[in-house]
Amino acid sequence: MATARSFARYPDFPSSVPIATIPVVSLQKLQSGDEDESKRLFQASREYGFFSLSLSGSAKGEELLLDVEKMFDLTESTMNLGSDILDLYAYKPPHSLFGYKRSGLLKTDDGKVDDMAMYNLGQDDIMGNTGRRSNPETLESERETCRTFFDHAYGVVSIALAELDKNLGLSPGTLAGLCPLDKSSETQLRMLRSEPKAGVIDYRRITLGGHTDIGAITLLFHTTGGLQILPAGSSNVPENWQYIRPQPNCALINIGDTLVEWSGGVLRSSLHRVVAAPGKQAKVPRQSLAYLLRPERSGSMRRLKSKVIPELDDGEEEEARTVDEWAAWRARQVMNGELKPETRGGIPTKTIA
Ligand SMILES: O=C(O)CCC(=O)C(=O)O
Ligand SMILES: [Fe+2]
Repeated sequence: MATARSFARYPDFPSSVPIATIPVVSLQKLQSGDEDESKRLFQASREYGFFSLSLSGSAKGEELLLDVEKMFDLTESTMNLGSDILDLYAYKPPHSLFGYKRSGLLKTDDGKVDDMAMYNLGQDDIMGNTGRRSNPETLESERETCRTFFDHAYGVVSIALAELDKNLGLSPGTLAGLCPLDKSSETQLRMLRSEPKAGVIDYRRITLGGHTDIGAITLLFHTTGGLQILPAGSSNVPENWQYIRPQPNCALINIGDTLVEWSGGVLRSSLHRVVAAPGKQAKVPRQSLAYLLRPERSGSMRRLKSKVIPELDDGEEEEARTVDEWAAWRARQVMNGELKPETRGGIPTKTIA
Protein backbone atom coordinates (compact mmCIF):
# COMPACT_ATOMS: atom_id res chain seq x y z
CA MET A 1 0.00 0.00 0.00
CA ALA A 2 2.86 2.31 0.16
CA THR A 3 4.33 1.52 -3.21
CA ALA A 4 3.32 3.25 -6.45
CA ARG A 5 1.50 0.04 -7.44
CA SER A 6 -0.78 0.19 -4.41
CA PHE A 7 -1.45 3.90 -4.90
CA ALA A 8 -2.89 2.99 -8.31
CA ARG A 9 -5.60 0.92 -6.54
CA TYR A 10 -7.08 3.92 -4.74
CA PRO A 11 -9.01 6.96 -5.97
CA ASP A 12 -6.76 9.98 -6.62
CA PHE A 13 -6.07 12.58 -3.98
CA PRO A 14 -8.04 15.62 -5.21
CA SER A 15 -6.18 18.70 -6.47
CA SER A 16 -8.67 21.12 -4.96
CA VAL A 17 -7.77 20.97 -1.24
CA PRO A 18 -5.13 23.05 0.58
CA ILE A 19 -1.94 21.04 1.04
CA ALA A 20 1.19 21.63 3.12
CA THR A 21 4.39 21.70 1.05
CA ILE A 22 6.35 19.12 3.03
CA PRO A 23 9.86 18.67 1.53
CA VAL A 24 10.80 15.28 0.05
CA VAL A 25 14.26 14.05 1.06
CA SER A 26 16.00 11.11 -0.66
CA LEU A 27 17.20 8.24 1.54
CA GLN A 28 19.58 7.14 -1.18
CA LYS A 29 21.18 10.62 -1.30
CA LEU A 30 21.53 10.67 2.49
CA GLN A 31 23.21 7.26 2.36
CA SER A 32 25.70 8.54 -0.20
CA GLY A 33 26.65 11.45 2.08
CA ASP A 34 24.88 14.27 0.18
CA GLU A 35 25.36 17.35 2.39
CA ASP A 36 22.61 19.43 0.76
CA GLU A 37 20.08 16.65 1.33
CA SER A 38 21.16 16.43 4.97
CA LYS A 39 20.66 20.19 5.41
CA ARG A 40 17.20 19.98 3.81
CA LEU A 41 16.21 17.23 6.23
CA PHE A 42 17.37 19.39 9.18
CA GLN A 43 15.65 22.51 7.86
CA ALA A 44 12.35 20.65 7.35
CA SER A 45 12.63 19.13 10.85
CA ARG A 46 12.86 22.66 12.27
CA GLU A 47 10.38 24.46 10.04
CA TYR A 48 7.60 21.85 9.68
CA GLY A 49 8.63 19.06 12.06
CA PHE A 50 7.79 16.82 9.07
CA PHE A 51 9.52 15.60 5.93
CA SER A 52 8.86 12.87 3.37
CA LEU A 53 11.62 10.33 2.97
CA SER A 54 11.75 8.85 -0.52
CA LEU A 55 12.73 5.19 -0.19
CA SER A 56 13.19 4.49 -3.92
CA GLY A 57 16.67 3.68 -5.15
CA SER A 58 17.88 2.59 -1.71
CA ALA A 59 18.17 -1.16 -0.98
CA LYS A 60 17.19 -0.59 2.68
CA GLY A 61 14.33 1.66 1.62
CA GLU A 62 12.89 -0.72 -0.95
CA GLU A 63 13.16 -3.64 1.46
CA LEU A 64 11.12 -1.63 3.98
CA LEU A 65 8.47 -0.78 1.37
CA LEU A 66 7.86 -4.50 0.81
CA ASP A 67 7.56 -5.06 4.57
CA VAL A 68 5.06 -2.20 4.72
CA GLU A 69 2.90 -3.88 2.07
CA LYS A 70 2.80 -7.01 4.23
CA MET A 71 1.97 -5.04 7.38
CA PHE A 72 -0.91 -3.30 5.54
CA ASP A 73 -2.28 -6.76 4.68
CA LEU A 74 -1.92 -7.81 8.33
CA THR A 75 -3.71 -4.63 9.42
CA GLU A 76 -6.61 -5.54 7.15
CA SER A 77 -6.84 -9.18 8.28
CA THR A 78 -6.53 -8.17 11.93
CA MET A 79 -9.16 -5.43 11.74
CA ASN A 80 -11.46 -7.80 9.83
CA LEU A 81 -11.62 -9.99 12.96
CA GLY A 82 -14.10 -7.39 14.23
CA SER A 83 -14.20 -5.43 17.46
CA ASP A 84 -15.82 -8.18 19.55
CA ILE A 85 -12.83 -10.48 19.05
CA LEU A 86 -10.29 -7.65 19.09
CA ASP A 87 -11.66 -6.35 22.40
CA LEU A 88 -10.22 -9.51 23.99
CA TYR A 89 -6.86 -7.78 23.33
CA ALA A 90 -8.08 -4.31 24.34
CA TYR A 91 -5.56 -1.69 25.44
CA LYS A 92 -5.81 -0.62 29.08
CA PRO A 93 -5.10 3.09 29.44
CA PRO A 94 -3.33 4.62 31.29
CA HIS A 95 -1.65 1.40 32.45
CA SER A 96 -0.87 -0.03 28.99
CA LEU A 97 -1.41 1.43 25.54
CA PHE A 98 -0.53 -1.80 23.72
CA GLY A 99 -3.32 -3.76 22.08
CA TYR A 100 -6.59 -2.85 20.43
CA LYS A 101 -8.50 0.40 20.69
CA ARG A 102 -11.89 0.34 19.07
CA SER A 103 -13.09 3.52 17.37
CA GLY A 104 -14.97 6.11 19.43
CA LEU A 105 -13.10 5.88 22.76
CA LEU A 106 -11.14 9.14 22.51
CA LYS A 107 -12.39 12.73 22.72
CA THR A 108 -11.63 14.95 19.75
CA ASP A 109 -10.99 18.71 19.78
CA ASP A 110 -14.53 19.50 18.60
CA GLY A 111 -16.10 17.77 21.61
CA LYS A 112 -17.03 14.63 19.64
CA VAL A 113 -15.27 11.23 19.62
CA ASP A 114 -12.66 9.71 17.31
CA ASP A 115 -13.49 7.39 14.42
CA MET A 116 -10.27 5.38 14.30
CA ALA A 117 -9.64 1.78 15.28
CA MET A 118 -6.02 0.95 16.10
CA TYR A 119 -3.93 -2.01 17.11
CA ASN A 120 -0.72 -1.08 18.93
CA LEU A 121 1.95 -3.73 18.53
CA GLY A 122 4.86 -3.38 20.97
CA GLN A 123 8.46 -3.52 19.81
CA ASP A 124 9.45 -5.21 23.09
CA ASP A 125 6.86 -7.92 22.49
CA ILE A 126 8.00 -8.60 18.93
CA MET A 127 11.75 -8.23 19.45
CA GLY A 128 11.67 -10.26 22.68
CA ASN A 129 13.00 -7.48 24.93
CA THR A 130 10.48 -8.19 27.71
CA GLY A 131 7.65 -10.65 28.40
CA ARG A 132 5.58 -11.61 25.40
CA ARG A 133 2.09 -10.25 25.01
CA SER A 134 -0.70 -12.20 23.44
CA ASN A 135 -2.02 -10.84 20.14
CA PRO A 136 -4.73 -12.05 17.73
CA GLU A 137 -3.84 -15.10 15.65
CA THR A 138 -3.43 -12.98 12.49
CA LEU A 139 -0.39 -11.39 14.16
CA GLU A 140 0.83 -14.32 16.26
CA SER A 141 1.18 -16.45 13.13
CA GLU A 142 3.22 -13.67 11.46
CA ARG A 143 5.65 -12.79 14.26
CA GLU A 144 8.60 -13.16 11.87
CA THR A 145 7.03 -10.73 9.36
CA CYS A 146 6.47 -8.26 12.21
CA ARG A 147 10.02 -8.73 13.48
CA THR A 148 11.43 -8.01 10.02
CA PHE A 149 9.31 -4.87 9.81
CA PHE A 150 10.59 -3.55 13.18
CA ASP A 151 14.15 -4.36 12.26
CA HIS A 152 14.00 -2.59 8.90
CA ALA A 153 11.95 0.37 10.12
CA TYR A 154 14.49 0.91 12.91
CA GLY A 155 17.33 0.68 10.39
CA VAL A 156 15.81 3.41 8.19
CA VAL A 157 14.83 5.70 11.04
CA SER A 158 18.37 5.40 12.44
CA ILE A 159 19.68 6.89 9.18
CA ALA A 160 17.44 9.93 9.68
CA LEU A 161 18.54 10.17 13.34
CA ALA A 162 22.19 10.07 12.26
CA GLU A 163 21.55 13.11 10.04
CA LEU A 164 19.95 14.91 12.99
CA ASP A 165 23.01 14.00 15.14
CA LYS A 166 25.27 15.59 12.55
CA ASN A 167 23.24 18.78 12.15
CA LEU A 168 22.72 19.17 15.91
CA GLY A 169 26.47 18.84 16.54
CA LEU A 170 26.06 15.55 18.45
CA SER A 171 28.50 12.64 18.19
CA PRO A 172 27.54 9.93 15.70
CA GLY A 173 25.02 7.44 17.07
CA THR A 174 23.81 9.65 19.94
CA LEU A 175 20.09 9.76 19.13
CA ALA A 176 19.69 6.16 17.92
CA GLY A 177 21.71 5.10 20.99
CA LEU A 178 19.08 6.70 23.24
CA CYS A 179 16.35 4.64 21.51
CA PRO A 180 17.91 1.17 21.15
CA LEU A 181 16.03 -1.57 19.34
CA ASP A 182 16.93 -4.18 21.95
CA LYS A 183 16.08 -2.30 25.18
CA SER A 184 12.69 -1.93 26.80
CA SER A 185 10.65 1.04 25.54
CA GLU A 186 7.11 2.09 24.61
CA THR A 187 8.08 1.88 20.91
CA GLN A 188 5.18 0.52 18.89
CA LEU A 189 3.78 -0.04 15.46
CA ARG A 190 0.31 1.50 15.43
CA MET A 191 -1.91 -0.08 12.79
CA LEU A 192 -4.77 2.32 12.10
CA ARG A 193 -8.01 1.85 10.23
CA SER A 194 -11.04 4.03 9.69
CA GLU A 195 -14.13 2.76 7.85
CA PRO A 196 -15.88 4.71 5.08
CA LYS A 197 -19.28 6.19 5.92
CA ALA A 198 -22.46 5.66 3.94
CA GLY A 199 -24.43 8.65 2.71
CA VAL A 200 -23.35 12.29 2.63
CA ILE A 201 -19.72 12.65 3.71
CA ASP A 202 -18.80 15.09 6.44
CA TYR A 203 -15.32 16.12 5.34
CA ARG A 204 -14.77 18.02 8.59
CA ARG A 205 -15.27 14.88 10.67
CA ILE A 206 -12.19 14.51 12.91
CA THR A 207 -11.23 10.84 12.92
CA LEU A 208 -8.19 11.24 15.21
CA GLY A 209 -7.87 14.40 17.32
CA GLY A 210 -5.06 16.98 17.14
CA HIS A 211 -1.88 15.88 18.91
CA THR A 212 1.89 15.86 18.80
CA ASP A 213 3.72 12.53 19.06
CA ILE A 214 5.28 12.14 22.50
CA GLY A 215 8.23 9.97 21.46
CA ALA A 216 11.44 10.67 19.57
CA ILE A 217 10.40 10.32 15.94
CA THR A 218 7.63 8.68 13.88
CA LEU A 219 7.65 6.92 10.50
CA LEU A 220 4.22 7.00 8.88
CA PHE A 221 2.95 5.07 5.87
CA HIS A 222 -0.34 6.07 4.27
CA THR A 223 -1.95 5.79 0.85
CA THR A 224 -5.14 7.78 1.31
CA GLY A 225 -5.27 11.35 2.60
CA GLY A 226 -6.90 12.73 5.72
CA LEU A 227 -3.78 13.57 7.71
CA GLN A 228 -3.58 17.31 8.35
CA ILE A 229 -1.00 19.61 9.92
CA LEU A 230 -1.48 23.00 11.56
CA PRO A 231 1.36 25.15 10.17
CA ALA A 232 3.58 26.86 12.76
CA GLY A 233 2.21 30.21 13.90
CA SER A 234 -1.34 29.48 12.66
CA SER A 235 -4.23 29.59 15.09
CA ASN A 236 -6.27 26.43 15.55
CA VAL A 237 -9.29 27.25 13.38
CA PRO A 238 -10.68 24.85 10.72
CA GLU A 239 -9.50 26.88 7.70
CA ASN A 240 -5.83 26.86 8.82
CA TRP A 241 -5.38 23.08 8.77
CA GLN A 242 -3.61 21.77 5.65
CA TYR A 243 -3.70 18.25 4.20
CA ILE A 244 -0.54 16.24 3.76
CA ARG A 245 -0.68 14.53 0.40
CA PRO A 246 0.53 10.91 0.63
CA GLN A 247 3.54 10.31 -1.65
CA PRO A 248 4.16 6.92 -3.31
CA ASN A 249 7.29 5.05 -2.18
CA CYS A 250 7.82 7.42 0.74
CA ALA A 251 7.73 7.32 4.51
CA LEU A 252 6.44 10.48 6.15
CA ILE A 253 8.66 11.31 9.11
CA ASN A 254 7.74 13.59 11.98
CA ILE A 255 9.65 14.82 14.99
CA GLY A 256 8.20 13.98 18.41
CA ASP A 257 8.18 15.91 21.70
CA THR A 258 11.14 13.97 23.10
CA LEU A 259 13.43 15.29 20.34
CA VAL A 260 12.16 18.81 21.06
CA GLU A 261 13.21 18.34 24.72
CA TRP A 262 16.61 16.83 23.91
CA SER A 263 17.37 19.54 21.32
CA GLY A 264 16.31 22.40 23.62
CA GLY A 265 13.55 23.35 21.16
CA VAL A 266 15.72 23.47 18.01
CA LEU A 267 13.62 20.72 16.40
CA ARG A 268 9.87 21.13 16.01
CA SER A 269 7.03 18.75 16.80
CA SER A 270 3.90 19.84 14.95
CA LEU A 271 0.27 19.48 15.82
CA HIS A 272 -1.42 17.04 13.44
CA ARG A 273 -4.73 15.19 13.21
CA VAL A 274 -6.73 12.99 10.86
CA VAL A 275 -10.04 13.96 9.23
CA ALA A 276 -12.15 12.16 6.61
CA ALA A 277 -10.08 11.56 3.48
CA PRO A 278 -10.71 14.23 0.83
CA GLY A 279 -12.72 13.69 -2.35
CA LYS A 280 -13.49 10.17 -3.54
CA GLN A 281 -10.93 8.73 -1.12
CA ALA A 282 -13.53 9.08 1.65
CA LYS A 283 -15.38 6.16 0.04
CA VAL A 284 -12.68 3.57 0.78
CA PRO A 285 -11.33 2.26 4.11
CA ARG A 286 -8.35 4.32 5.28
CA GLN A 287 -5.38 2.40 6.66
CA SER A 288 -2.11 3.78 7.93
CA LEU A 289 0.91 2.48 9.82
CA ALA A 290 2.79 4.58 12.36
CA TYR A 291 6.11 3.33 13.74
CA LEU A 292 6.42 5.44 16.88
CA LEU A 293 10.01 5.29 18.14
CA ARG A 294 10.35 5.96 21.88
CA PRO A 295 13.52 6.13 23.98
CA GLU A 296 14.69 3.50 26.43
CA ARG A 297 12.39 3.65 29.49
CA SER A 298 15.07 4.39 32.06
CA GLY A 299 16.79 6.96 29.81
CA SER A 300 17.10 10.67 30.55
CA MET A 301 14.97 13.53 29.20
CA ARG A 302 17.76 16.05 29.96
CA ARG A 303 18.63 18.52 27.21
CA LEU A 304 21.66 17.33 25.24
CA LYS A 305 24.78 19.47 25.04
CA SER A 306 26.43 20.61 21.80
CA LYS A 307 27.64 23.72 20.03
CA VAL A 308 24.27 23.98 18.25
CA ILE A 309 21.80 23.33 21.11
CA PRO A 310 21.17 26.40 23.28
CA GLU A 311 22.02 26.16 26.97
CA LEU A 312 19.34 26.46 29.63
CA ASP A 313 18.29 30.06 30.27
CA ASP A 314 18.63 31.58 33.74
CA GLY A 315 15.80 30.19 35.82
CA GLU A 316 15.22 27.18 33.52
CA GLU A 317 15.72 23.89 35.34
CA GLU A 318 17.36 20.79 33.97
CA GLU A 319 14.79 18.03 33.33
CA ALA A 320 15.41 15.39 36.01
CA ARG A 321 12.67 12.90 35.13
CA THR A 322 13.37 9.64 33.33
CA VAL A 323 11.70 8.91 29.98
CA ASP A 324 8.90 6.91 31.64
CA GLU A 325 8.34 9.46 34.44
CA TRP A 326 8.23 12.31 31.95
CA ALA A 327 5.72 10.51 29.68
CA ALA A 328 3.45 9.70 32.65
CA TRP A 329 3.68 13.32 33.86
CA ARG A 330 2.77 14.69 30.43
CA ALA A 331 -0.13 12.24 30.01
CA ARG A 332 -1.46 13.40 33.42
CA GLN A 333 -1.12 17.05 32.41
CA VAL A 334 -3.11 16.46 29.20
CA MET A 335 -5.75 14.44 31.08
CA ASN A 336 -6.16 17.18 33.73
CA GLY A 337 -6.46 19.81 31.02
CA GLU A 338 -3.26 21.57 32.24
CA LEU A 339 -1.57 21.07 28.89
CA LYS A 340 -3.16 21.55 25.51
CA PRO A 341 -1.31 19.73 22.72
CA GLU A 342 0.37 22.34 20.53
CA THR A 343 3.24 22.78 18.08
CA ARG A 344 6.52 23.17 19.96
CA GLY A 345 10.11 24.01 19.10
CA GLY A 346 11.72 25.36 15.93
CA ILE A 347 13.74 28.03 17.83
CA PRO A 348 17.04 29.41 16.45
CA THR A 349 20.17 27.29 16.96
CA LYS A 350 23.17 28.53 18.96
CA THR A 351 25.41 28.26 15.90
CA ILE A 352 24.93 26.39 12.64
CA ALA A 353 26.76 23.07 12.65
O1 LIG B 1 -3.09 7.92 10.46
C1 LIG B 1 -2.39 8.91 10.30
O2 LIG B 1 -2.22 9.43 9.20
C2 LIG B 1 -1.69 9.57 11.48
C3 LIG B 1 -1.67 8.78 12.73
C4 LIG B 1 -0.98 9.51 13.85
O3 LIG B 1 -0.75 10.68 13.81
C5 LIG B 1 -0.56 8.74 15.04
O4 LIG B 1 -0.89 7.55 15.14
O5 LIG B 1 0.15 9.33 15.90
FE1 LIG C 1 0.64 11.27 15.37
